[in-house]
This record gives sequence, C-alpha cells and structure tokens, in this order.
Amino acid sequence: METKQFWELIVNKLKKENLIDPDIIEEYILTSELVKISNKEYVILVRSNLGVTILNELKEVFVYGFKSFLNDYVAVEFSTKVIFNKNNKANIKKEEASKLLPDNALTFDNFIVGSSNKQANLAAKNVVTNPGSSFNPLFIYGDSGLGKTHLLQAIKNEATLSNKKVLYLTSEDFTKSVVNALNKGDLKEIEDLKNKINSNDFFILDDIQFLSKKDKTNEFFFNIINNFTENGKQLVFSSDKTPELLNGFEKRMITRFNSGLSTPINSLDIATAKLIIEWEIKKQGLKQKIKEDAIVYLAQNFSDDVRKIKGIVNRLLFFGIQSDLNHVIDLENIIDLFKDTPSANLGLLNVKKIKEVVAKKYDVTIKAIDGKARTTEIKNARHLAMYFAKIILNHTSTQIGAEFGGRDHSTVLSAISRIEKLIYKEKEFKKIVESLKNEIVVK
Ligand SMILES: Nc1ncnc2c1ncn2[C@@H]1O[C@H](COP(=O)(O)OP(=O)(O)OP(=O)(O)O)[C@@H](O)[C@H]1O
Repeated sequence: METKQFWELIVNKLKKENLIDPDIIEEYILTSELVKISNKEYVILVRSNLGVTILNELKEVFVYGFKSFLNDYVAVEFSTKVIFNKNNKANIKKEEASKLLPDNALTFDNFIVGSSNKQANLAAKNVVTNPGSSFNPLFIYGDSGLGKTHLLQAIKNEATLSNKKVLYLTSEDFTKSVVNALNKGDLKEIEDLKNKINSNDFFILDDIQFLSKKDKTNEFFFNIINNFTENGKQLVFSSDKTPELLNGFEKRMITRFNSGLSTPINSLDIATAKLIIEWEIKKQGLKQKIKEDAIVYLAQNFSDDVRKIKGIVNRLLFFGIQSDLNHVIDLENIIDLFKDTPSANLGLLNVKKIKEVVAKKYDVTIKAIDGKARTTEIKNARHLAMYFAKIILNHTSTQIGAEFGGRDHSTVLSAISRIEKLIYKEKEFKKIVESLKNEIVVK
C-alpha cells in the first residue's frame, strides 16, 4: 500500500476512536506527511516545531494506531521537513563513515533494546546528539554482564563518527596512568596527562567502582570532572552500583556523579532475553531450526547475564554440530542439554505468579480469574493477567488460553488488544500496569 493511503487509514482510525482532539487533527495531523524509513521506523513530518511538540505528547496513540494495522510495534518520530532533511544528510554521511568500524564493534545498532535497558539506551543516544547538556555526567549502573560497557562503547563509536574527540578508559587504565604520573612527582607529566584528557569532547570511564580512592587520584579526577562540566563537554561513567552506594568517594564526588542523569540497566526481562538469544543464534549461525518454546525456556532460565547467554548459545552450536541438519531442536533437547546448568531466578516467573499479583491488586481469587464470571473487576484482572503472560512470558495465545481455564485463542487475543488500547488511552491505567509489571518481574 502507498504510504499516503496508509497514513490516511491511521488518521481515520484515530479520528473514529476519538483518541485525538478534532482541533489537533485538523491543525496538525491532516497537514502532515508520513515517511517510511524502514518496516520498523516511521517519521511524521509536521508543518511547525509547535506541531512536533504537541504530537510528541500523543506519541503512544500513534504507536497504537500503527500497531492496529501492522500487528507490530514500530518506532514513530515527529519532525519538521527542514530538520528531517538536515538530519537525513548527516545520517547518510554517518552511514558511510560507520562502514569503517570493525564488524564486531559495539554499537547502538547491535544493542538489543527491551524494557530492562531502554531508559539507559535512550540516555546514551541522547548524550551523543546533545553532548554536554542536562545529562552530564551520564551515570549508567547495573549488575555485571547487562550491557554497560556495550553502551559506553556505542557512545564512543557513534560520537567518533560525528567527528567528536572521545577518550574511553577503563578505571583500571585511568588509575594506572594517574598513579604513574603522580609517583614520578613530575608536575609537567601530571599537567600533560590532564591536558591530554581535557582535550577531548567526551571522557568515558568504565567500571568506576574500581577507581583508586587515594586522595591524590581523587583530586586529579575531580579536576577533570570540573573541566568537562564547566566547558560543556560530556562525561560518561558506568558502575555496578548507584552513586550513593559507591564506597570511598568523597561526598563532593558523589554530588558531581548525581548532578547529571543516573540511569539503571535492570535485569533482563524474558522478552528482551529471548530477543538476545535469537540474535546470538543468528549471529553465530546455528544450522538447525529451534522451536519457540525451547527459546522461551532458555530465556526464562539462563538469562541473568548476557555473557551467560553467549555461553548457552555456544553449547547449542556444539550440539548442532553433532546433530543432523534437518533436526529441529525442541524443548526436550534443551532441558536435557542444560540439565546440569544452574538456572537463574527468572525461572521462578510463571503464570501462577502473574495471577497472584494481579488477583491481589483487583481483590479477586485466582479461581475467579480462571472461571467464567464477568464482573468488571474479574474481567479486568483476567485480561491483564493474560496480557502479562504474553508480554512477560512470551506465551502464545493458544498456550495462554489453556492456562486461563481453557479459553479460545481468539478470546485471548481480544483480551490482550483491549488492555493495549486501555494503556494507550488511560495514563492512570498505564501506571498501574507498569507498577504491577515491576512487582511481577522483581527478583
Ligand atoms: N542488550 C544487549 N544487546 C546485545 N548485546 C548485549 C546486550 N547487553 C549485553 N550485551 C553483550 O553482552 C556482553 C557483556 O556486556 P557488557 O560487557 O557490556 O556488560 P557490563 O554491564 O559492562 O558488565 P561488567 O560490569 O561485568 O563490565 C557483551 O558482549 C555485550 O556486547
């Protein structure tokens, strides 16, 4: 279908469902144009900057509109024609330059985004486009193996492609250089090192928890932080803890770490873990097909750390080498292959836990959720629990039907769709869903 017709369909749908004020439709939407960037990315060109601001507030409604026709979530951005054309030219240049990066470079393109890391990913992209503004320093924290270094390297690569001067160091290397210079007691050497670091547009320091806490190293570091913030240049730090929990730093340092944006990378949720497993399988080139429920099982049980996922996929490849090319790897194979591997807590997540959390919230029983009663409270609880079984556990609609008192898969689909619609329409309901989701996935 032509993009123009497709855009008309979406606008008509949003109009019909009264999801947008008619004046806004008239003034900003009917005068806009849709541009398809890829199957997953669309840009809506609006006539004015004010229009962009207003429509950005309604982004979720548009995402809903696209999903109704495409049956998938897509990225929707708003822009004016002038800005879009300017960015497009810059992107083409960047695309050319990015071909110079090694194949295994850690970039935003090969970082898989899901609810556990989307905030950190967004903040990381933001400091590349707006260096030295409000998110300075950017402080990313989280457990080992969840992608902190990956995001820091992505910032480095992307900023370098935009012709920025970037210094990325591990805290160990930074400490070594500083201690070396200080031990020599040669003032010029210390000044040279300071100037060398300060000459960059970005200073990225990984695993800050390992930084030496000696007074003089701290003093040196404090000076660097001040130079960067005063000159509007970007600082990025990563750590396994929040700034407040970092031991041994002076209070003034903690205040500096907190003066920009601290953002977590949380433990993987099952949907993201599943995407990373599928991506690794594809990247590493497993020859055999693997069944969906087998991947979900791996995601539920072994995805507390992305490094572990890589190890799991290596074992799958080894299994593949020993198997027939036509063999389809199923759940039974996987359970057998990983029977001695200790599983992560995610394995404890199941439909029962979802039903318990939702039943408590709506003050109904699990029996009622599985039963036939259709009071508003029971229906809401049932539909929401089905929705969570889909987005958190990634169960199929047939599977969910069976788990909720033997319902038809089309009943499940319409329940999920009802919840999605409510989330887009009602901000309060969206908040409830977010908080219940956190309660369910918390370890
Ligand atoms: N969301 C993701 N998408 C793709 N690859 C990822 C993702 N998260 C992590 N990885 C990969 O997992 C591996 C471990 O990630 P990384 O080194 O960035 O973790 P980390 O949080 O810095 O851990 P540590 O605190 O131990 O240094 C890397 O190979 C990284 O590329």
